[in-house]
Amino acid sequence: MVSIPADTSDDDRTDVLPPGYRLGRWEVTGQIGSGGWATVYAGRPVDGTDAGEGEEVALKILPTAGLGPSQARKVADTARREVELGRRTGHPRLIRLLESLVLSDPRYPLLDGAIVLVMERAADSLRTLLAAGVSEDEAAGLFTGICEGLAHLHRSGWVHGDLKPDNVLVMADGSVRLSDFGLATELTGTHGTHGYAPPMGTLDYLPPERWKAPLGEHGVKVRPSADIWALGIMIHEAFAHGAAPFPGATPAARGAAVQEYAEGRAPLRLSGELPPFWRELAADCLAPTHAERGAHTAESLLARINGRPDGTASAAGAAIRRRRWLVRSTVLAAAGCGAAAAIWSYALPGNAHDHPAAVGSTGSASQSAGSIRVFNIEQSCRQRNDRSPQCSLGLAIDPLQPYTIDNVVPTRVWHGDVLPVDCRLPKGIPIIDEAGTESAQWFRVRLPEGSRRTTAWLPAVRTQDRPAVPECPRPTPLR
Ligand SMILES: Nc1ncnc2c1ncn2[C@@H]1O[C@H](COP(=O)(O)OP(=O)(O)OP(=O)(O)O)[C@@H](O)[C@H]1O
Repeated sequence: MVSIPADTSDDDRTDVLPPGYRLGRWEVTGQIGSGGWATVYAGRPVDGTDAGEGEEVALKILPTAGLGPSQARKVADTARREVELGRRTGHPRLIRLLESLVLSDPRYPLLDGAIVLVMERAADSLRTLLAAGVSEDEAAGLFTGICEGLAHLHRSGWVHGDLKPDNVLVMADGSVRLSDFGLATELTGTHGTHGYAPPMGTLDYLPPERWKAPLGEHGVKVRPSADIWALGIMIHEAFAHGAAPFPGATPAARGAAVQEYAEGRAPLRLSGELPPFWRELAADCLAPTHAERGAHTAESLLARINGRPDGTASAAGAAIRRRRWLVRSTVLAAAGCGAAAAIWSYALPGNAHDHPAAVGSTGSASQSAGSIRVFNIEQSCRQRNDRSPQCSLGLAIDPLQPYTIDNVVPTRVWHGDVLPVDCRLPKGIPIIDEAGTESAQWFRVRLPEGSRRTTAWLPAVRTQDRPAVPECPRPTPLR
């Protein structure tokens, strides 16, 4: 946010919470970072209650002490928006708000009365990832997640209003969560096309129309197309090593360049580093007027990312690289397929590892001839029970074809999953696991209801069970 909180530099009272500090049923474990209004701490439940998808939470502290009445009101409004949005629009691509509290502690006068938002904790922000550099496939996965979140927000009648890499969080499993809804605005116009937000935001991500928007009684007019503009800036940054698409040494200078462009006095000059597909996408997001940008919704952009030609090309490229590796090492990768397929599911629409159609131990074994338990030779994976994508294993579509990323179903399996088995194929493509165990046997397993296919194949090296099931008829080669 642009506004600056009250200056407390000549005040030696501490506003830092130490590890172990208790906030309701949570305790602080360390500091994560701070923004213009808030400091975010890592935390965990004191009583061992499960916070949800993991023990760790983020505690966002929004102090109000020492602020003038209008700034204090802004902070309260910010928190109210975050809580309101969290309450009304839950989605796997939006950071989950677990609860909100008020910090009441006279020992910390600067924090007494602060609003505390307890959220699921992310591992990173897109800002950090961009600084380290992302591949095109990684970018595709990230922007798929961002568009999914935005599409949901816009469908639910909200504009994010402060979309930027700092507010795109990435979880330990690589999935994306939009966060920081302090400037989110509910659409209220006659047709739900716009809303009114406080005149704040991050300069580098503001669309041209916001620079001259009149400030009315309820704030400035914002539309979903403002988020699409910010998305265009982020796409550019992702491929241009963090560089903004508009020239200038300061955000204000870049803002002036944005306006020159919007008024037709300068062309859009995107970096040559953007691959053609992303260049076109960024240019559409950065259409100069909100009316032109309106043609590109989060949903339509998501459909384009999912259907992008390079998606197929890069998946094929990965498959080719994988095949080369297979040939070189002669290991017909059971675990390798697991790792490669995790990347594959990451880059695909629907993001299989976020909502894995896992078979699990609840998979229906009715009418199956037996069952097998999945065994992962990687010891570190056997010790985990968080169904991490890195530890997931792929089931083959065709046991007569190389066990590569283009030959596995979206359903993932993990060590310990129990799969219903129909039959055993004594001679499919031979697989050698990482310990050198080789087998050409495969098991035909049932997939959960709702999967696109009803069955898939697990190589026998991926289980230690040898159930007495009938022999499968030789499958008809698919390719
Ligand atoms: N749920 C979370 N999990 C992990 N890190 C988080 C979480 N929420 C925020 N952070 C990190 O904490 C830091 C500050 O958070 P945030 O940007 O939301 O504060 P802010 O004051 O609202 O910022 P801004 O100035 O952009 O409005 C950032 O580095 C952000 O990546």
